[in-house]
Amino acid sequence: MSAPADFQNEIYLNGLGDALPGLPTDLTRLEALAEGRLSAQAFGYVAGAAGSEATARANREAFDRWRIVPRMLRDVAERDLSVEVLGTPMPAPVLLAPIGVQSILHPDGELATARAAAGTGLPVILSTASSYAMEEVAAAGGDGPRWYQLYWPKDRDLAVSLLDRARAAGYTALVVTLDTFTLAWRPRDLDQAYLPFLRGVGVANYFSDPVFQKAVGGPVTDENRSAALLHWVANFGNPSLTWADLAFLREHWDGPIALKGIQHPDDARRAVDAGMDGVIVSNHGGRQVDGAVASLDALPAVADAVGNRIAVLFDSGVRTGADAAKALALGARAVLVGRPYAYGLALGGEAGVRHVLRCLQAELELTMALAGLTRPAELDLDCLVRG
Ligand SMILES: Cc1cc2nc3c(=O)[nH]c(=O)nc-3n(C[C@H](O)[C@H](O)[C@H](O)COP(=O)(O)O)c2cc1C
Ligand SMILES: O=C(O)C(=O)c1ccccc1
Repeated sequence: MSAPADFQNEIYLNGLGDALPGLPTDLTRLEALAEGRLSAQAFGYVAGAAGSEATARANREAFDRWRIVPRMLRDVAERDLSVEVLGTPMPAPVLLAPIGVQSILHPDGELATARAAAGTGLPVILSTASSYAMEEVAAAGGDGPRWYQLYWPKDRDLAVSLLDRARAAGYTALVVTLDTFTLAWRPRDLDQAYLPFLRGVGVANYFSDPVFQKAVGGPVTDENRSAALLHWVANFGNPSLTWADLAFLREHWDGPIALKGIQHPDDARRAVDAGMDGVIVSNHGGRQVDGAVASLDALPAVADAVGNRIAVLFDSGVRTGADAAKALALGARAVLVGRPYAYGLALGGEAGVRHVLRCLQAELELTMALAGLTRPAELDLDCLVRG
């Protein structure tokens, strides 16, 4: 694949081509387009957030309160956006956030996403709630880097089985999502009485799991399907977990572990103390606690608390290259992008996801170069002012 900034020349010279009719390069426009493609229920599930959606809006507004201050005459001819995070080298500090139930967006779901990500070399973080089993997604992604996101179920044997399978399938780092042991009050889904899982979407990793199957009396068939779904609901998350339980994960996962959903600096310190390798500053795209702090506003204090001891990643609200640059300047080692690639998937399958990733990477590289920066490590608070 050509270097990201060459993507710009390619578009000027050849246009986006027939493969992607009408897909805009301003990624903030994808949501409105995806609305026209998806059922009202699927669109509401993806675009929606908790409560009045104030936190989802705050996530975006927080980016507007920071402005980049470009610097001139700094020889930016040679640019290198590559970084290594949790042992994974990547061509740019961008990962695909775990998004469950992707077959509600496109029939190829996570398989298309994994293929698109592998083509760019950006790591994909596969959700426990994926529509295809983790082994199938790994096969689709081939040599592409992949991490596994755990929804930590009540049944400990099931948790261990999921981790063992992820390791065997080549997922190298573990992301443990802490902010979603249960789904929040989400009016769009409540008003439409819509949960994909209750239609059997997003349960592939569970239904294919030997420990899960044993618990429901054998492979899932038409006969035990309702019982299996109820078992899934009862087991999905565990609200009684505490910091002490992290020792269990350390015992059963020998690679790097990052905790996703961290917003308070004291929690970040506890992650360091618990021997974790990273934290992901995230409020789940505003989908969990309505009224919660904008994720970008939580980032500086967490970065400060952690220093260089473990990796700090960021998500919730990244839509453009400039957004990514701001999060990196505020202390993130890399950013996760969520809804934009989900909309790319809805609008164009694998090609749609590839489009989103290439646009984001190219825009980040151009933004940095034009601001006088050649490497992600050069982004710091000196690059920003309050706007
Ligand atoms: C439809 C949807 C499904 C999601 N599923 C998961 C999931 O299975 N696991 C997880 O850790 N986060 C999940 N998330 C949260 C994302 O990983 C990420 O934190 C969030 O989307 C980032 O915000 P953004 O969409 O504004 O980029 C989901 C988000 C969306 C929109
Ligand atoms: O909808 C979500 O935000 C989410 O994280 C999730 C939780 C369970 C299954 C699929 C997605």
